[in-house]
Amino acid sequence: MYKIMIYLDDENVKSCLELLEVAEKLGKNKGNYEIYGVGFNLDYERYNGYLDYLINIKTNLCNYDIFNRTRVLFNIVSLYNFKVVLLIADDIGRMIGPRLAIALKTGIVADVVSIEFENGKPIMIRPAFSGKIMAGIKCDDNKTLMCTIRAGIFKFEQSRNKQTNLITEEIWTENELEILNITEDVISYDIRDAEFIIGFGNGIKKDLNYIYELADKMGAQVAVSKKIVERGDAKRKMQIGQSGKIVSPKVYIALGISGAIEHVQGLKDVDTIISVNINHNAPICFLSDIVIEGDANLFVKKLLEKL
Ligand SMILES: Cc1cc2nc3c(=O)[nH]c(=O)nc-3n(C[C@H](O)[C@H](O)[C@H](O)COP(=O)(O)OP(=O)(O)OC[C@H]3O[C@@H](n4cnc5c(N)ncnc54)[C@H](O)[C@@H]3O)c2cc1C
Repeated sequence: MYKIMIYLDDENVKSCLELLEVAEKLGKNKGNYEIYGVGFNLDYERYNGYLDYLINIKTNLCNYDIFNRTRVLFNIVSLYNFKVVLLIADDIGRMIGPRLAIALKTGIVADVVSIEFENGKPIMIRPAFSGKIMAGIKCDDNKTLMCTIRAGIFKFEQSRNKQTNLITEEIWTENELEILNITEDVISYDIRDAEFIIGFGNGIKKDLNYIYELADKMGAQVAVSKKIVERGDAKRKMQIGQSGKIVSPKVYIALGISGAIEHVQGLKDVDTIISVNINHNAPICFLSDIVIEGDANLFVKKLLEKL
């Protein structure tokens, strides 16, 4: 039996479920397979029907105790003899993945965006050299295949047609970490879930409040290009692109964004792109359904007056 583990996190259910698509592809290539979802303090109902097994590790280990959580996962992977371990390439997956790979004495393919097969063996495809080429990593059947998978790439199309067996493991231990301070994050949304995004880039120099006001009035969420994160005007979690998040909104308004390849790599299956740019030759304009040539700052103010 080819046992595939996907790492589940109740904080990021939508992306974690995309791992099922990858698991199904790898499993169907082998023939006889089972998919196990593994995670900490999970809500069974969220996953019931999608998996063959759900291993819920009940624990008091806090979610940022990556070292101890990795140790627990190592024991689970060894115990159940998983041939494949998949995690989403979010901050948690990127912290756990490499540590778990070292413990398992195997390699890890990070940021997988596609899978191909050659003579029955998987080739995991990932961007390399800043996304300028796609590298195919051939994976050895003798070792555990470990990958982190880019969120938003593998479209989740499974239905709840399985009887998911629940296995509960318990780890109660003394917490070695102590919380010294908690700072509330002002941005509580996840741009990956947004259906309507207003993105702004380096063409917006000032008046950022107007953009948030516009987004609020239009029911959109705000995202940014990398230059804005580098300017210190937004957090990395709001960045779209190769080194940011991949988004699939129905509508994307790009204000003063050039549309560099690294930014555009973060746009997947967007229905409508509207760009506002002083330069109609900016790359984003060639991808846009509607191009408004002009000052994006002025555009935002004029639109606010109309709303
Ligand atoms: C390894 C690597 C990873 C990267 N990852 C990312 C990533 O994940 N996401 C990302 O976004 N970038 C990423 N980048 C950076 C990327 O190459 C670009 O530098 C960046 O996207 C440019 O941001 P921008 O379009 O906001 O700024 P700029 O390139 O400065 O473009 C500003 C745009 O605004 C227009 N403009 C200027 N003034 C106005 C105005 N008043 N009104 C309207 N339009 C105006 C200009 O014509 C121009 O098109 C990465 C780069 C590297 C090397």
